[in-house]
Amino acid sequence: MFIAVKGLLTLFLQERQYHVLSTCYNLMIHYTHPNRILVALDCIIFGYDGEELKLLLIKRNFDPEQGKWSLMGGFLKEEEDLEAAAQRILYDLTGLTNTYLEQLQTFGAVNRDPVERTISVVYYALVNIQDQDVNAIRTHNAYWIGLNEKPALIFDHNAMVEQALNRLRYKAALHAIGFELMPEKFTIPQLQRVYEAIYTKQLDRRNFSRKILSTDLLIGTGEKDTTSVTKKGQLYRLNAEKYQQYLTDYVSFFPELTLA
Ligand SMILES: O=P(O)(O)OC[C@H]1O[C@@H](O)[C@H](O)[C@@H]1O
Repeated sequence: MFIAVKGLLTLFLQERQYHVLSTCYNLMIHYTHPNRILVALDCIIFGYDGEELKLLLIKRNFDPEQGKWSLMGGFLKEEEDLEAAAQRILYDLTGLTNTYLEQLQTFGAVNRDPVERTISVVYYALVNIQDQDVNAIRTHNAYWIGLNEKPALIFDHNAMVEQALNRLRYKAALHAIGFELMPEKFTIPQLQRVYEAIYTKQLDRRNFSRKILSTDLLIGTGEKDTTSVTKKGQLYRLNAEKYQQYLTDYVSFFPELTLA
């Protein structure tokens, strides 16, 4: 409403007259606070390649901190919502849309970025590595790196990754978000390996299978995994409707794993 009134008034009035009017009618047009504080976004992108849980990191070929490793980030544009900015950054780097993306935390320590006061709003994403745009990744000098081989990152990006991993472990135990890392068709042992990678612990095969099948989250495709050594694994796909329910309902997906 305010924007519409302001728009109409500025159409017909000179800036000076608008100021006089806005003062009379108490229409605020800007804040007088002088500080320049930038808002950036950083994205922690998790992917799973069938073996390991990985992070998409960039080897910086630009300043600041050229030559070092960092998360993918960027500055918030004036006409952009936070979520849209995070999606833009994720799309630029991976070519992916419609991925699991969740705001993690805001990092705002005064000296976190030595160049200028910058507040970073951090998101984490779970992607299926197979769907990525390899060219986009190459263009940005980005690499998938296993969590165990993670290099030191610039600024407070190491702490961001640490927080994201904690959140992922917490969330994956309560909701079925581990499926976000899977390809379209997968076997139960493949799914188990994702959970083992997230929690860095081995899970009992029978218990895992029983638990997963009892959720009704899997739909059998009638196909077998021809890439496995035994070629015996049943291929399943995710029951999307049930999955949505598991995302919104408060359920303990793997209650025992939160304690890990
Ligand atoms: O866009 P780059 O140069 O990576 O980073 C500049 C700032 O924006 C954020 O992403 C970083 O955390 C840093 O504060």
